[in-house]
Amino acid sequence: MPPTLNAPPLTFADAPQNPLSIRAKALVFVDPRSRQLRERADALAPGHQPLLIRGETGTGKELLARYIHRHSERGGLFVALSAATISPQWGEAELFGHVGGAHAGGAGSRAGWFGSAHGGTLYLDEIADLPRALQRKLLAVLETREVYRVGASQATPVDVRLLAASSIDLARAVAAGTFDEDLYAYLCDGQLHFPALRERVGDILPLAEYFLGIHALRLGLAIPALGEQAQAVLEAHRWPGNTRELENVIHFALLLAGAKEIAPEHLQLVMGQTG
Ligand SMILES: Nc1ncnc2c1ncn2[C@@H]1O[C@H](COP(=O)(O)OP(=O)(O)OP(=O)(O)O)[C@@H](O)[C@H]1O
Repeated sequence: MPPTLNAPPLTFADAPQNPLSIRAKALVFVDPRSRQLRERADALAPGHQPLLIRGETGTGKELLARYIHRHSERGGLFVALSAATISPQWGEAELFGHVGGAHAGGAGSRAGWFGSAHGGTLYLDEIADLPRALQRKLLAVLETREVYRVGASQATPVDVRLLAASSIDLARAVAAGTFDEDLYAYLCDGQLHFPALRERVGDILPLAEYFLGIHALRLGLAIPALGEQAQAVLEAHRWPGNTRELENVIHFALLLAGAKEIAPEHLQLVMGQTG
Protein backbone atom coordinates (compact mmCIF):
# COMPACT_ATOMS: atom_id res chain seq x y z
CA MET A 1 0.00 0.00 0.00
CA PRO A 2 1.38 3.42 -0.82
CA PRO A 3 1.60 5.73 2.18
CA THR A 4 -1.01 8.41 2.60
CA LEU A 5 -0.48 11.89 3.89
CA ASN A 6 -2.21 12.02 7.24
CA ALA A 7 -2.04 15.80 7.05
CA PRO A 8 -2.27 17.88 3.92
CA PRO A 9 0.89 19.80 3.07
CA LEU A 10 0.92 23.45 4.10
CA THR A 11 0.57 25.28 0.85
CA PHE A 12 1.71 28.78 0.06
CA ALA A 13 -1.49 30.58 -0.91
CA ASP A 14 0.14 32.87 -3.45
CA ALA A 15 2.31 30.17 -5.04
CA PRO A 16 0.85 30.61 -8.54
CA GLN A 17 1.72 34.31 -8.61
CA ASN A 18 5.15 34.25 -7.09
CA PRO A 19 8.39 33.16 -8.66
CA LEU A 20 9.07 30.25 -6.31
CA SER A 21 10.20 27.04 -7.90
CA ILE A 22 7.83 24.10 -8.20
CA ARG A 23 9.62 22.70 -5.18
CA ALA A 24 8.75 25.49 -2.84
CA LYS A 25 4.97 25.47 -3.00
CA ALA A 26 4.24 23.44 0.06
CA LEU A 27 5.79 22.31 3.30
CA VAL A 28 5.26 18.64 4.07
CA PHE A 29 5.43 18.28 7.84
CA VAL A 30 4.07 14.99 9.14
CA ASP A 31 6.62 13.62 11.64
CA PRO A 32 6.03 14.78 15.24
CA ARG A 33 9.45 16.47 15.24
CA SER A 34 8.66 18.60 12.22
CA ARG A 35 5.19 19.38 13.53
CA GLN A 36 6.86 20.67 16.67
CA LEU A 37 9.16 22.76 14.50
CA ARG A 38 6.17 24.17 12.66
CA GLU A 39 4.48 25.10 15.93
CA ARG A 40 7.60 26.94 17.02
CA ALA A 41 7.83 28.65 13.63
CA ASP A 42 4.16 29.68 13.89
CA ALA A 43 4.79 31.12 17.35
CA LEU A 44 7.89 33.06 16.27
CA ALA A 45 6.66 34.20 12.84
CA PRO A 46 4.59 37.26 13.84
CA GLY A 47 7.38 38.96 15.80
CA HIS A 48 10.18 41.12 14.51
CA GLN A 49 13.02 39.39 16.28
CA PRO A 50 15.82 37.93 14.19
CA LEU A 51 15.85 34.15 14.05
CA LEU A 52 18.58 31.59 13.57
CA ILE A 53 17.64 28.39 11.73
CA ARG A 54 20.05 25.53 12.33
CA GLY A 55 20.03 22.42 10.18
CA GLU A 56 22.04 20.28 7.80
CA THR A 57 22.19 21.16 4.15
CA GLY A 58 18.99 20.37 2.23
CA THR A 59 16.75 20.03 5.29
CA GLY A 60 14.46 22.86 4.19
CA LYS A 61 15.78 25.89 6.07
CA GLU A 62 15.05 28.34 3.27
CA LEU A 63 11.58 26.92 2.74
CA LEU A 64 10.91 27.30 6.46
CA ALA A 65 12.19 30.88 6.33
CA ARG A 66 9.80 31.66 3.47
CA TYR A 67 6.97 30.14 5.50
CA ILE A 68 7.90 32.36 8.48
CA HIS A 69 8.02 35.45 6.27
CA ARG A 70 4.58 34.66 4.87
CA HIS A 71 3.18 34.32 8.35
CA SER A 72 4.88 37.43 9.66
CA GLU A 73 2.57 39.85 7.84
CA ARG A 74 5.60 41.83 6.75
CA GLY A 75 4.64 43.48 3.51
CA GLY A 76 8.13 43.80 2.01
CA LEU A 77 10.09 41.29 0.03
CA PHE A 78 11.68 38.05 1.11
CA VAL A 79 15.27 38.47 -0.05
CA ALA A 80 17.50 35.39 0.07
CA LEU A 81 21.24 35.38 -0.20
CA SER A 82 24.11 33.21 0.87
CA ALA A 83 26.80 34.80 3.00
CA ALA A 84 29.30 32.64 1.13
CA THR A 85 28.68 34.74 -1.98
CA ILE A 86 29.39 38.07 -0.29
CA SER A 87 32.76 39.35 -1.39
CA PRO A 88 35.22 40.34 1.34
CA GLN A 89 36.18 43.37 -0.78
CA TRP A 90 32.76 44.77 -1.70
CA GLY A 91 30.63 43.05 0.90
CA GLU A 92 29.77 46.18 2.85
CA ALA A 93 28.36 47.91 -0.26
CA GLU A 94 26.59 44.71 -1.34
CA LEU A 95 24.89 44.34 2.02
CA PHE A 96 24.28 47.90 3.10
CA GLY A 97 24.34 49.83 -0.17
CA HIS A 98 26.45 52.71 -1.38
CA VAL A 99 26.01 56.25 -2.56
CA GLY A 100 26.72 57.19 -6.17
CA GLY A 101 30.40 57.04 -7.06
CA ALA A 102 31.43 55.52 -3.75
CA HIS A 103 31.66 51.95 -4.91
CA ALA A 104 33.62 50.79 -7.91
CA GLY A 105 32.88 47.07 -7.53
CA GLY A 106 29.63 47.30 -9.46
CA ALA A 107 27.95 44.45 -7.60
CA GLY A 108 24.43 44.75 -6.16
CA SER A 109 22.07 47.67 -6.18
CA ARG A 110 22.66 50.98 -4.54
CA ALA A 111 20.26 50.15 -1.81
CA GLY A 112 22.15 46.95 -1.09
CA TRP A 113 20.51 43.78 0.12
CA PHE A 114 19.27 45.52 3.25
CA GLY A 115 17.60 48.19 1.16
CA SER A 116 15.95 45.56 -1.04
CA ALA A 117 14.58 43.79 2.01
CA HIS A 118 13.30 47.00 3.63
CA GLY A 119 9.90 46.26 5.16
CA GLY A 120 10.47 42.56 4.57
CA THR A 121 12.82 39.75 5.48
CA LEU A 122 16.47 39.13 4.69
CA TYR A 123 17.34 35.43 4.62
CA LEU A 124 21.08 35.06 5.11
CA ASP A 125 22.15 31.50 4.46
CA GLU A 126 25.38 30.11 5.96
CA ILE A 127 25.87 33.16 8.15
CA ALA A 128 29.12 31.71 9.52
CA ASP A 129 30.66 32.43 6.10
CA LEU A 130 30.11 36.17 6.49
CA PRO A 131 33.49 37.96 6.55
CA ARG A 132 34.43 38.70 10.16
CA ALA A 133 34.47 42.50 9.76
CA LEU A 134 30.93 42.45 8.35
CA GLN A 135 29.62 40.41 11.26
CA ARG A 136 30.08 43.35 13.64
CA LYS A 137 28.59 45.78 11.13
CA LEU A 138 25.60 43.49 10.71
CA LEU A 139 25.07 43.46 14.46
CA ALA A 140 25.26 47.26 14.61
CA VAL A 141 22.64 47.56 11.84
CA LEU A 142 20.32 45.10 13.57
CA GLU A 143 20.66 46.91 16.88
CA THR A 144 20.34 50.47 15.62
CA ARG A 145 17.95 49.74 12.71
CA GLU A 146 19.89 52.06 10.46
CA VAL A 147 22.59 51.63 7.87
CA TYR A 148 25.42 53.81 6.72
CA ARG A 149 25.63 53.23 3.00
CA VAL A 150 29.22 53.18 1.80
CA GLY A 151 30.23 56.78 1.10
CA ALA A 152 27.22 58.24 2.95
CA SER A 153 27.61 60.69 5.78
CA GLN A 154 24.13 60.10 7.17
CA ALA A 155 22.45 56.93 8.34
CA THR A 156 19.38 55.53 6.55
CA PRO A 157 16.69 53.86 8.66
CA VAL A 158 16.01 50.24 7.71
CA ASP A 159 13.24 47.93 8.78
CA VAL A 160 14.55 44.47 8.02
CA ARG A 161 13.95 41.22 9.81
CA LEU A 162 16.94 38.92 9.63
CA LEU A 163 16.41 35.19 9.30
CA ALA A 164 19.87 33.63 9.43
CA ALA A 165 20.65 30.02 8.66
CA SER A 166 23.61 27.84 9.46
CA SER A 167 24.54 24.25 8.82
CA ILE A 168 27.36 24.47 11.35
CA ASP A 169 27.22 24.95 15.09
CA LEU A 170 27.82 28.68 15.63
CA ALA A 171 28.81 28.12 19.27
CA ARG A 172 31.79 26.15 17.97
CA ALA A 173 32.56 28.88 15.44
CA VAL A 174 32.55 31.39 18.33
CA ALA A 175 34.86 29.13 20.36
CA ALA A 176 37.15 28.84 17.33
CA GLY A 177 37.23 32.63 16.99
CA THR A 178 35.68 32.74 13.52
CA PHE A 179 32.25 34.04 14.55
CA ASP A 180 31.40 37.16 16.50
CA GLU A 181 30.29 36.32 20.02
CA ASP A 182 27.94 39.28 20.36
CA LEU A 183 26.21 38.57 17.05
CA TYR A 184 25.79 34.97 18.14
CA ALA A 185 24.28 36.08 21.46
CA TYR A 186 21.94 38.42 19.57
CA LEU A 187 20.72 35.63 17.31
CA CYS A 188 20.49 32.98 20.01
CA ASP A 189 17.16 34.07 21.49
CA GLY A 190 15.22 32.93 18.48
CA GLN A 191 16.70 29.60 17.47
CA LEU A 192 14.95 26.96 15.41
CA HIS A 193 16.50 23.57 14.81
CA PHE A 194 15.55 21.72 11.65
CA PRO A 195 16.20 18.02 12.35
CA ALA A 196 17.92 15.97 9.66
CA LEU A 197 15.55 13.89 7.54
CA ARG A 198 16.85 10.63 9.09
CA GLU A 199 15.72 11.99 12.49
CA ARG A 200 12.14 12.50 11.26
CA VAL A 201 11.46 9.25 9.50
CA GLY A 202 7.74 10.01 9.54
CA ASP A 203 8.31 12.66 6.87
CA ILE A 204 10.14 10.43 4.39
CA LEU A 205 7.22 8.67 2.71
CA PRO A 206 4.87 11.68 2.71
CA LEU A 207 7.67 13.76 1.16
CA ALA A 208 8.39 11.01 -1.39
CA GLU A 209 4.70 10.93 -2.33
CA TYR A 210 4.59 14.69 -2.54
CA PHE A 211 7.62 14.83 -4.85
CA LEU A 212 6.24 11.95 -6.95
CA GLY A 213 3.03 13.93 -7.34
CA ILE A 214 4.58 17.24 -8.35
CA HIS A 215 7.13 15.75 -10.73
CA ALA A 216 4.61 13.39 -12.36
CA LEU A 217 2.29 16.36 -12.87
CA ARG A 218 5.10 18.41 -14.35
CA LEU A 219 6.07 15.59 -16.72
CA GLY A 220 2.46 14.80 -17.64
CA LEU A 221 2.71 11.28 -16.20
CA ALA A 222 0.25 9.31 -14.10
CA ILE A 223 1.47 9.16 -10.50
CA PRO A 224 3.03 5.72 -9.99
CA ALA A 225 2.60 3.81 -6.74
CA LEU A 226 5.51 3.57 -4.36
CA GLY A 227 6.07 -0.17 -3.81
CA GLU A 228 6.44 -1.56 -0.30
CA GLN A 229 10.06 -2.55 -0.81
CA ALA A 230 10.89 0.86 -2.18
CA GLN A 231 9.24 2.39 0.88
CA ALA A 232 11.45 0.30 3.15
CA VAL A 233 14.58 1.36 1.25
CA LEU A 234 13.62 5.02 1.50
CA GLU A 235 12.99 4.77 5.23
CA ALA A 236 16.29 2.97 5.88
CA HIS A 237 18.49 5.38 3.92
CA ARG A 238 20.56 7.93 5.93
CA TRP A 239 19.84 10.89 3.62
CA PRO A 240 23.05 12.88 4.05
CA GLY A 241 21.64 15.38 1.54
CA ASN A 242 18.30 15.43 3.36
CA THR A 243 15.11 16.49 1.57
CA ARG A 244 16.97 17.83 -1.46
CA GLU A 245 18.54 14.39 -1.96
CA LEU A 246 15.17 12.69 -1.50
CA GLU A 247 13.61 14.91 -4.14
CA ASN A 248 16.42 14.11 -6.59
CA VAL A 249 16.09 10.38 -5.93
CA ILE A 250 12.34 10.46 -6.48
CA HIS A 251 12.62 12.58 -9.60
CA PHE A 252 15.14 10.15 -11.08
CA ALA A 253 13.09 7.10 -10.02
CA LEU A 254 10.11 8.55 -11.82
CA LEU A 255 12.14 8.90 -15.01
CA LEU A 256 13.31 5.28 -14.70
CA ALA A 257 9.98 3.74 -13.71
CA GLY A 258 7.61 5.72 -15.91
CA ALA A 259 4.10 4.56 -15.09
CA LYS A 260 5.32 1.37 -13.34
CA GLU A 261 5.28 0.95 -9.58
CA ILE A 262 8.45 2.41 -8.04
CA ALA A 263 10.71 -0.48 -7.00
CA PRO A 264 14.06 -0.44 -5.14
CA GLU A 265 16.07 -0.61 -8.37
CA HIS A 266 14.51 2.65 -9.52
CA LEU A 267 15.80 4.42 -6.41
CA GLN A 268 19.41 3.51 -7.01
CA LEU A 269 20.12 3.53 -3.28
CA VAL A 270 22.02 0.84 -1.41
CA MET A 271 20.05 -0.53 1.54
CA GLY A 272 21.59 0.67 4.81
CA GLN A 273 23.96 3.07 3.04
CA THR A 274 25.38 5.53 5.53
CA GLY A 275 26.29 8.25 3.08
N1 LIG B 1 9.09 19.95 4.37
C1 LIG B 1 9.25 20.11 3.05
N2 LIG B 1 8.21 19.98 2.22
C2 LIG B 1 8.38 20.12 0.89
N3 LIG B 1 9.54 20.38 0.29
C3 LIG B 1 10.61 20.50 1.07
C4 LIG B 1 10.52 20.39 2.49
N4 LIG B 1 11.75 20.56 3.02
C5 LIG B 1 12.57 20.79 1.98
N5 LIG B 1 11.90 20.77 0.80
C6 LIG B 1 12.50 20.97 -0.52
O1 LIG B 1 13.83 20.45 -0.42
C7 LIG B 1 14.75 21.30 -1.09
C8 LIG B 1 15.78 21.81 -0.12
O2 LIG B 1 15.18 22.78 0.73
P1 LIG B 1 15.91 24.15 1.12
O3 LIG B 1 16.62 24.74 -0.05
O4 LIG B 1 14.92 24.98 1.84
O5 LIG B 1 17.00 23.54 2.14
P2 LIG B 1 18.16 24.29 2.93
O6 LIG B 1 18.23 23.65 4.27
O7 LIG B 1 17.93 25.76 2.88
O8 LIG B 1 19.43 23.89 2.06
P3 LIG B 1 20.88 24.58 2.05
O9 LIG B 1 21.40 24.52 3.44
O10 LIG B 1 21.67 23.67 1.14
O11 LIG B 1 20.72 25.96 1.52
C9 LIG B 1 13.93 22.39 -1.75
O12 LIG B 1 13.61 22.00 -3.06
C10 LIG B 1 12.68 22.44 -0.86
O13 LIG B 1 11.58 22.96 -1.57
